[in-house]
Amino acid sequence: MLSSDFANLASEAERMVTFGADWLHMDIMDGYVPDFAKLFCCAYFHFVPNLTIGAPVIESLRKHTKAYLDCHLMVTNPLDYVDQLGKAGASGFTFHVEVSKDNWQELVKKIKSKGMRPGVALNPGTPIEEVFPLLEGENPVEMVLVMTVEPGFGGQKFMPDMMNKVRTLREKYPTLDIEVDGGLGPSTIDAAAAAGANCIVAGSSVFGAPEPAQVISLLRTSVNKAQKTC
Ligand SMILES: O=C(CO)[C@@H](O)[C@H](O)COP(=O)(O)O
Repeated sequence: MLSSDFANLASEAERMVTFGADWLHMDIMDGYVPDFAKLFCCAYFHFVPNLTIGAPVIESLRKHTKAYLDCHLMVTNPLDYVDQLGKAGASGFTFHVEVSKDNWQELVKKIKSKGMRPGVALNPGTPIEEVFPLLEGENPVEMVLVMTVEPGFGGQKFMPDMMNKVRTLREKYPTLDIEVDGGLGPSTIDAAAAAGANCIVAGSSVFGAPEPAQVISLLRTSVNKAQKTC
């Protein structure tokens, strides 16, 4: 929903569901401190160079839609947001492996205890092996989000090299939900679907289309076709 008109979020959400979206992907970003400020240690490092929405917006949107709210936490301390997003009615809570190596088990337990589905995301520069531990054991995450752009903004160019990560994941975990996010649209969906992605985040390619429903249908058809040939 990062590409939507935030001033009309409820109607934009309803429009996307009407056009055939299964989930609404909600990008929660914590802002960024310029390098010079960090040099003087006078500011706390955040995760991405953009500031978007938080729990109050999720709570308001939940009053207008029953859709699955797939929250992507691009924040330095995801644990700080579990309670408030659970109360707000978030459906999925996907945190970044880069900021949760030491406490992901606690995170997953707490996310589940609040009735949300835990997922883990990784940036383009993070090796896929870093998420393997989070897929093993008694309390694994239930989805992996492979970023196909640097997090922070919509409308960026798809990074095809990230498909190697998707292929590796699909071979190792045949039934896992694998989400791809960034630059997905009619010209890039076939590569993602063929690699094994089955959850597709698409912002600008849908919101910017004259016929968003057609784009959503095309994305779904590509994934369904790829799954049949797997
Ligand atoms: O998390 C992010 C960006 O940080 C993504 O969800 C983008 O918002 C996807 O937008 P498009 O690339 O599809 O326009």
